[in-house]
Amino acid sequence: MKILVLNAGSSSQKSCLYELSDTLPDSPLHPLWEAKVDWSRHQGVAAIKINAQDEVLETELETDSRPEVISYLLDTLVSGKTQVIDDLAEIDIAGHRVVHGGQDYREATLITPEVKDTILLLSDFAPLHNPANLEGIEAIEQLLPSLPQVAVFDTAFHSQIPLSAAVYPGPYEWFEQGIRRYGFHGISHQYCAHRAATLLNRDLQSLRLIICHLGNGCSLSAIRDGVSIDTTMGFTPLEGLMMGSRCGSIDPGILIYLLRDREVDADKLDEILNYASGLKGISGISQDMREIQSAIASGNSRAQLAFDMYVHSLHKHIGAMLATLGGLDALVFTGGVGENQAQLRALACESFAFLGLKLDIAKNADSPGDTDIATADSTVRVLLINTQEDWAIATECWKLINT
Ligand SMILES: Nc1ncnc2c1ncn2[C@@H]1O[C@H](COP(=O)(O)OP(=O)(O)O)[C@@H](O)[C@H]1O
Ligand SMILES: CC(=O)OP(=O)(O)O
Ligand SMILES: [Mg+2]
Repeated sequence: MKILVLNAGSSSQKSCLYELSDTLPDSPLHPLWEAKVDWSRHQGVAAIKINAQDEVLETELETDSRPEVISYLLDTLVSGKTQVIDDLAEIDIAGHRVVHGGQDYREATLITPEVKDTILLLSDFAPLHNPANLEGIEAIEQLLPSLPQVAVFDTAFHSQIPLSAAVYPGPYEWFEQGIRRYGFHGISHQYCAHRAATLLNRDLQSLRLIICHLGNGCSLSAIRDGVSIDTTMGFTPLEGLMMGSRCGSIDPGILIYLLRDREVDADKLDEILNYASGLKGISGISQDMREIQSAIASGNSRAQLAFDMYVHSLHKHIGAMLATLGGLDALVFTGGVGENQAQLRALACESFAFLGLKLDIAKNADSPGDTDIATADSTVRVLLINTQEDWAIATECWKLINT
């Protein structure tokens, strides 16, 4: 069966077409076609890169419109040098990453008008993501009206977090009203947990893992017995680590002060905390770690401060996950920053040398991915894993149809 996957991130749109047979392989398959769209570099410009049939197509479209870009992407499936199918009708199913599934959706679900209503309703809690996810679903609905579509939720993997970690210490009514920790990046955390067990040749049930998903959005998860028992993101993808343009955890007293004394209303607050904070807010340059790095290289002190704060935030939260787990078999780095920033991985690990965790400097500097980058005598393994959210979504679609 042919499965089209759409994975809308806060500043990107990743898409893949997979062909799966009757049995699900243990390791990820290579997609027939893969597209990456990046809006983070230039306002209003979609930088597109498509890989298919050993061909690479790179182009830019001057648009902010996700439906327009998706329509373009579908054209490249059936025409030009990246063509891999003759007709879009050959696609059997489309799978979408949906960031917030709330209390209702704890596993992959066939999309119905009711599911769409819930995704829309939950947009208030994931304003950077759920609207983008819904746009993707509706764009496919317009272009391929009879295609079954599946939502795979980022919140699902965290649904077993114990109440002691999931309930906020406000009034109990909050919890009754659904204000609780949901956690996000679950598709990636779950994929990485399984991949870590495979790479270590260990049973996932016997492992204690901390997974550092560091992309534009950043979150950590603590995994024990294959289950997420704690994570840094919470009710929304705003809590926890300092991120590209999001602040992560800050004193809630700051919010009260801004609302009461600085005439900042809720919409403005939303904009500040989600879009104008984190690396971008502190550096004043960019949310993109690559641009922070080049600004540091040219002596920019605010970029340096932003980077140092990012490292501090990582140390602090890894420490919290470590305490929750009460021990650690492997620390996993993934996501655009986690996979590509060797210096950051080295700095993150430095604080945990007291555990006997030792990074192999050469492997850390030059590993293609899915590698153990700790020294042979390290007491904790350190893994670099190329997260494959798209593959994980495709396998969820496959399971929904075949089991
Ligand atoms: N070669 C690189 N070096 C450093 N950072 C990188 C590199 N490639 C990507 N990144 C970082 O990864 C981020 C995007 O991560 P990604 O996981 O793709 O994000 P998202 O899924 O949230 O859109 C970029 O903003 C950039 O900061
Ligand atoms: C949930 C989240 O923050 O996702 P992303 O990192 O793709 O923005
Ligand atoms: Mg992502």
